[in-house]
Amino acid sequence: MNILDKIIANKKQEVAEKSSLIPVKLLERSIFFQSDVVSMKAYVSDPERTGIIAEFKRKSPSKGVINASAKVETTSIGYMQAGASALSILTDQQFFGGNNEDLIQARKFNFCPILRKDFIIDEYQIIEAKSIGADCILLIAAALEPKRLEELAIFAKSLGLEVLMEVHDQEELESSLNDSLDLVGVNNRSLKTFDVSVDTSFDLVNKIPNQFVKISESGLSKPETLLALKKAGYSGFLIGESFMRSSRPHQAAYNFMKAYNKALISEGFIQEK
Ligand SMILES: O=P(O)(O)OC[C@@H](O)[C@@H](O)c1c[nH]c2ccccc12
Repeated sequence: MNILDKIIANKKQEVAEKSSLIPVKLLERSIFFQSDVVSMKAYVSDPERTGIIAEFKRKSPSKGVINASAKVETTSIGYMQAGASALSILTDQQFFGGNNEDLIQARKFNFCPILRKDFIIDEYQIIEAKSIGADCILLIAAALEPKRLEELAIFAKSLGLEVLMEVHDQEELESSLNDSLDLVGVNNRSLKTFDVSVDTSFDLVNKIPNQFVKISESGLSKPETLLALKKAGYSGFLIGESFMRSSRPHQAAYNFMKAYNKALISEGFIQEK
């Protein structure tokens, strides 16, 4: 079993337990069920913004503990003040050390699009995402049959949520694209082997139809790389570890975005204010 298989096996069990404990009717009573979704698609593709989706991630199967002490309130507020376009909050507990409460906290303190970063395999988790205040869900092509992925995307859209589909190779991309997606992300990291190469993003960019907002994910640590990816056609950049590794992730994000903005100005993408 590769790590993705293990995560999915655990997720199936988790969903079965949770859904018998907390019924959908209860989730639907959450105040967040009534609130409007903040569009990730709009924020990330806005040329006046950085396109950076800053992630809150305590640990991961590939890196172990990244940051055990960062607080979601300070980090998420700091990320947005630093100039992030959106937030990504890991809610998987077992493998990534996150939880739903993190997302609820981030929602309380920020008006911005929030991605629920988890391994979604069931409608229940999508209702749960809405109930904790998420705006966008992740669907991972490597973890779902194309038909099932489309069903889940349609269901998410019926709740007003946006959908980011993540792929790692051309085959996943071609077999899983469907009209209910809003954003397509290329994960530079294989969830099966943990190998990371930003070439994955460069190789796939032109194969993603332009109707989708294009995101490059993982292993991004240099403003120059973002600039090159932007020139290649990406609007969004998902960054976790290079911020979270710091004892003050929001400060790391601030320094990074300052350097990135400088690069954008010198390349004529944006005007100096
Ligand atoms: O920490 P990084 O290398 O900057 O990566 C962030 C994000 O892309 C990564 O956490 C991620 C991408 N796809 C995922 C799917 C599940 C869990 C995590 C992820």
